[in-house]
Amino acid sequence: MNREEHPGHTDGGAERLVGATADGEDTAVEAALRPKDLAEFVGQSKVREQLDLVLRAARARGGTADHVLLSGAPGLGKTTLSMIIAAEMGAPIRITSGPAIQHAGDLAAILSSLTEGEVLFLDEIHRMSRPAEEMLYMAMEDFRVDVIVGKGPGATAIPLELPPFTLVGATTRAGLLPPPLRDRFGFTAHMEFYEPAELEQVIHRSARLLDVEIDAEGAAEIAGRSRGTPRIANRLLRRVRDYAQVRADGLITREIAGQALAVYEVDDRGLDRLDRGVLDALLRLFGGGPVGLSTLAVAVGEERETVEEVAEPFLVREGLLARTPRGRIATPAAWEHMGLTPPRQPPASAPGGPGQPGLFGS
Ligand SMILES: Nc1ncnc2c1ncn2[C@@H]1O[C@H](COP(=O)(O)OP(=O)(O)OP(=O)(O)O)[C@@H](O)[C@H]1O
Repeated sequence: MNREEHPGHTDGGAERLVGATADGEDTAVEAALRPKDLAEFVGQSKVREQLDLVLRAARARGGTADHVLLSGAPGLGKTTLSMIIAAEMGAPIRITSGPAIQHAGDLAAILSSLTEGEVLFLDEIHRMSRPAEEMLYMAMEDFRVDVIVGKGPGATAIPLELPPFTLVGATTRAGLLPPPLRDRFGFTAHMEFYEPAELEQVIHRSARLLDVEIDAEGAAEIAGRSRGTPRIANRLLRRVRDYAQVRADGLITREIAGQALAVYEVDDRGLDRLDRGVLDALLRLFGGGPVGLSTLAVAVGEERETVEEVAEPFLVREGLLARTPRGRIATPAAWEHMGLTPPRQPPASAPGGPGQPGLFGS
């Protein structure tokens, strides 16, 4: 198995404790923490059941499994599931990513070296180049590619037969895929964010594998701050373990987890310094909005893109911030979470009544 390097997503994962994309330490530790079969894979019960049927049927036919598309946010287990698919089929796996395939020739080289039944995992499949994508259509459907030899009018297409293989494509949003590509997958699985109880199971399992002592309340405390994402749960567990070793006797309890994550500035809902900075500016400086994205970004001292792509998606998902045509607004839950009192709305007839930014609301 080999994995080619590719640029990450844009959620600031590498620099943030609560970012969902993998950093260097994650990559090193994750191999040891990955569930090896479907039974070990926590949560996603619908996806697991459906995939189990697809794989059992393929095994019973003695054939290769249909192509599988996995869609979902980073860190929810797409790579892990692709490895499980290969393991359940008793097949080897090759791992690459859309951005690593810039030319159709790159893809032809990979496809022509696949062995029968091999699983090809293509992460970030929506970021593949157009010519490569078109080559993939034929490879998926007919297990054949046309290799173009020569240039201009003298160019000839030489057909190359491929052994049957299973493509597992992963994307953060299935909607980004062109329909002809999407339609060539026999099975599409939508991965959801995990419930806190499921993340507790992930944490207990990882703690066992890492030889870390944790009680039920300690696991619940970390799970509640993990933003529905196993990768973040595993990362927070490692940081809390450090704290428990250095400042306590090694056992992770609710109290120790809370103290450790306070040091790392991850609050009880999983918001970090950046998220809280955005909410704080929106509430204190702009009375809860509406305020334009650029103004908000300047107030926080961050780039527009950082606020929009790194902080906002989770704040919106949590129902703390809303994007409206008039600008960003804080919800009542945001005031409550930040421990602040919203300004009282002036009566509708008064100047600066409802509809006006609440900056000077009394
Ligand atoms: N259902 C699960 N049960 C237990 N652990 C899980 C589960 N899903 C993911 N993990 C753990 O979370 C980590 C990240 O998972 P994985 O690399 O598969 O995510 P991903 O969706 O492929 O992320 P990316 O899109 O960034 O590649 C791994 O260490 C894996 O062990």
